[in-house]
Amino acid sequence: MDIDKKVWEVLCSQEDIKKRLRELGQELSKDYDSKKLYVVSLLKGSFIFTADLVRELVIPVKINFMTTSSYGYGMESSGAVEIVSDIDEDLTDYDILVVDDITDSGLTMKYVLEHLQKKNPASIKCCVLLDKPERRQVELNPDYVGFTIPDKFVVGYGLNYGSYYRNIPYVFVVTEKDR
Ligand SMILES: O=P(O)(O)OC[C@H]1O[C@H](OP(=O)(O)OP(=O)(O)O)[C@H](O)[C@@H]1O
Ligand code: HPA
Repeated sequence: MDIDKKVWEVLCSQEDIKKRLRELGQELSKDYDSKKLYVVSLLKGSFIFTADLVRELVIPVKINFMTTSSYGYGMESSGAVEIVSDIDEDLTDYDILVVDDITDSGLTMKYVLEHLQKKNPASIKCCVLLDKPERRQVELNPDYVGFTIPDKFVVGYGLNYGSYYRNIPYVFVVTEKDR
């Protein structure tokens, strides 16, 4: 990517994210109090969100990771969700919360929820930092949402563009520079 030809516009600042994660942490700690919370984080994109979110929880939690892939290199989903690595633990009777950085078409989350449902959890819900409802291709309403965002390709805070920029500590939109 030729970043010189792009404009970066901050969508969610570090302060916005910190504040919202504190609120989500409180809400989840209340909702999952006296339940068997088991967070399933979807790599690679959700590694930063998950790490920050679970540190806002004040209840016991197990944390595990699945790797899924659908976007490859570019800005468009291939439409085919692949589970690159699965959960190898018995999930029977756990209250699963699937955590991801973004729900765009909804294909990844729907696929993962259906997949994990077969493992007999007590309950299964999902939490995403960013929700882009305008892009939805399947019916899916995330149970916990950090920010609802417009139909723009976003990068940073775990989200990549051409495999780069996951380490940027805020979420930004990349657009073409006007000539
Ligand atoms: O709602 P969808 O249209 O399915 O898009 C959301 C998914 O796409 C991205 O993952 P990607 O497949 O690019 O892999 P990554 O986590 O390694 O970035 C993102 O992290 C979500 O998991
Ligand atoms: O807007 C996005 N940015 C980065 N990765 C993504 N995967 C789905 N949507 C996006």
